[in-house]
Amino acid sequence: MRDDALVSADGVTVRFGDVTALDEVSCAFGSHGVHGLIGVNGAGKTTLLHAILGLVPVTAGTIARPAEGIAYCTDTPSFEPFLTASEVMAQSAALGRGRSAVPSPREIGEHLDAVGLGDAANRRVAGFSRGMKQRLGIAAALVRSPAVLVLDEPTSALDPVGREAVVRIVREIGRERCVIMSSHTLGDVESVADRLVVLDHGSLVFGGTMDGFLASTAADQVIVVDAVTDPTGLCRVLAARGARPDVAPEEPFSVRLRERDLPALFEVLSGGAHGIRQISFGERSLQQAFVTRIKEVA
Ligand SMILES: Nc1ncnc2c1ncn2[C@@H]1O[C@H](COP(=O)(O)OP(=O)(O)OP(=O)(O)O)[C@@H](O)[C@H]1O
Repeated sequence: MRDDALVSADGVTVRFGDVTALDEVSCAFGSHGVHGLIGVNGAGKTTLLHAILGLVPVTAGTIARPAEGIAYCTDTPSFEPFLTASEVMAQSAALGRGRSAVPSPREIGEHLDAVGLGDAANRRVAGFSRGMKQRLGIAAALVRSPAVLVLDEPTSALDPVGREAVVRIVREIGRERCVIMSSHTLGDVESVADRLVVLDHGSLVFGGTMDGFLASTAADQVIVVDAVTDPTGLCRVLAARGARPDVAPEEPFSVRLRERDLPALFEVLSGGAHGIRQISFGERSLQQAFVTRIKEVA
């Protein structure tokens, strides 16, 4: 467990009837930085966020979190339709800070500007698109000046421009505060998070730095060899040298190898061309590392 943890889960299990949504999960979130929370559908991400927020009771284990100063934005925030965006912001601030610290119209305007809703400040929420509601949900969480900001898929309804803006805002907030952000958009997570929690079937697969996760799967960097004449024969000679190649059914002329198979590939290359036209090295991305790791634990 981290010494600077502001929020932590220690051996947390959450069951819903027969379903074990979280199984003895332990992880910690520091007082600043963006913490990405990733996993396939049903992995337990939302349940972990809800357990942290105290929205679901834990069956076993403990959660430690600050008594106040936590703001949450769901993936589909909803508001009273008759309120304007500015009124939603004032209401949220009053809930988070107390009525004595209601933000000025200027402060509200700055927060709305930051998420690209400056022009919609006086419009009623009833007419907002899903993406506009998502932006407003993030602004409404931010106006509370939380120490911990919990975001469930904050970019899921956003257009590319909106996504970039939200990623930039999240990165900025993470410099001074704790942000816990679940997302399926792994490119966004990779660009913004410095730490990562990976869940699968309710269990913790990884908890640590982004670099640590990428490095831990570095040996599985994919190498694609285009062998136009005889991919099956190439697989045979590679396998005879200890490699574990495979031919993807959807790409019948490509042989896939792992980084650990490079010596075998070099040996084969030095012995003749084998119809090899091109060798490409896959980028080491969070997407690739995640898929590899999830297949390993399956
Ligand atoms: N209130 C509930 N009652 C019963 N089962 C639940 C409840 N909430 C979650 N579950 C189950 O717990 C498991 C984890 O769900 P959870 O929503 O936490 O996953 P997730 O990683 O957020 O998924 P997704 O990416 O699809 O949003 C799933 O099997 C889900 O069906």
